[in-house]
Amino acid sequence: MNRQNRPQIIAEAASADPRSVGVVSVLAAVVSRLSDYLELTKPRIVVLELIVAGAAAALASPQGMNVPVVIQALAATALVAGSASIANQWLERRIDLRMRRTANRPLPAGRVTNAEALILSAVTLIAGVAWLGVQVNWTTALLGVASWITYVVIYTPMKQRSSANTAVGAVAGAIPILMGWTATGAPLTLTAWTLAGVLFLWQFPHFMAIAWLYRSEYAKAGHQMLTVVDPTGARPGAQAILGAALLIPVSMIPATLPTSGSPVLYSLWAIALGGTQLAIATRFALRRDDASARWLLRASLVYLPAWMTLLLMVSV
Ligand code: HEM
Ligand SMILES: CC(C)=CCC/C(C)=C/CC/C(C)=C/COP(=O)(O)OP(=O)(O)O
Repeated sequence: MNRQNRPQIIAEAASADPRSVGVVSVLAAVVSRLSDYLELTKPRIVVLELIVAGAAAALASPQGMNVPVVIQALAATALVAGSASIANQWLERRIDLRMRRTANRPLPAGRVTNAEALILSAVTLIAGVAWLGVQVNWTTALLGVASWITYVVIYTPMKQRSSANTAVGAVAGAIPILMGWTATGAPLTLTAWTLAGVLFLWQFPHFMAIAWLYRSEYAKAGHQMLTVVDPTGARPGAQAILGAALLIPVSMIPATLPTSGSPVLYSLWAIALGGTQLAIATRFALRRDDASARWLLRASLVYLPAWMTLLLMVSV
C-alpha cells in the first residue's frame, strides 16, 4: 500500500460505512508498521541473496537436494541477512538523514523507533542462527554469523573511514552463497569457492556504478566511497573493469573440473554473459557519466541471476 494513499483509503472506507473506520484504521496501522519492518530488512538484496544461495544448494547436491532442509536454510538465512540490514540501518540512522536516497527510511524518518529496530534485529539474528544450527547445520550457522559480523561490525563503520570498505562489504555479500552450499551438508569444494569468488568480484561493477550515481550524496554523508575519494571516476572505473574482467576466468573454473556436465556450452555462455558485463563496465570507465553507470547497475542485476540459471541449466 502506498504510504500517501493510506489516509484516503481510510476516509473512503469510513464514508462507505462509518462503523468500519476503527477496524480499517487499525488494519492500516498494522500493515503500515509491518511494511516498515520489511523495508528495514532491504528485501530486494535479501531476495537476490536467496536466489544465489538456493542455486548453490542445487549445485552442491547433484543427486537431488533435501528440499525441506534447503527451504529452512533459505528462510533462516533471510532472517540473519534481514537482521544485518536492520542493524546496519540502526547504526546509520543519523547518517542516512543526510542522503535523499535513505532519508525516508523507517528509522531516520521516525516511523520505527530505535528500540523496535534493535529488538527486531536481535530477535531475527538469534532466531535465524538457532534455526540454521539446529535444523540445518552449525557450519552454515557460523557462516551466517561471520557474514553478519563482517557487514555490521566491520563494513558499516568502515564506510566512514576508508574506500576499502567495498572489498569488506563484498566479503559479507559473498558468504550467503557458501551458506546455500553448506546447507546441503556438502564440503566446501573448489566449485563452492568459485561461486563465492564470482559473487565477491561481481560486487565491484555492481557497486562502482551505484557509488558513481550517488557520489554527491555519499560525500554529503561523509562516506569514503571510491567515487568520493576519486571524483574523476578513474579509479572507480578501473575497479569496475577489474571486477568484471576477473570474474570471467573465475566463473570458468567449474568448466575445467572433472564433474563438469557441458563444459563447452557453459564456457561459451559464461564468456558471453561476462563479456557483455565487462563491455558495459568498460563503457562506464571511459564515459564516467550517469547513463553509463545506470547501464552498468542494470547489467550487474541481470548478470547474477542469468549466470546462476546458466550454471543450473548445464549443471556444471
Ligand atoms: C559491496 C557490496 C554492496 C554494496 C555497497 C551495495 C549497495 C547497493 C545500493 C546502495 C543499492 C541501492 C541502489 C539504488 O537505490 O539505486 C543496491 C541495490 C541493489 N543491490 Fe547491492 N550492494 C552490494 C552488494 C550486493 C549483493 C551481494 C547483492 C545480492 C546478491 C545485492 C543486491 C542488490 C539488488 C537486488 C539491488 C537493487 C534493488 C534495490 O535497489 O534495493 N547487492 N546495492
Ligand atoms: C547472512 C547475511 C548476514 C547476509 C548479509 C547479506 C548482506 C546484507 C549483504 C550486503 C551487502 C552490502 C555491502 C550492501 C550494501 O550496504 P550499504 O550499507 O552500503 O547500503 P545502504 O547505503 O543502502 O545502506
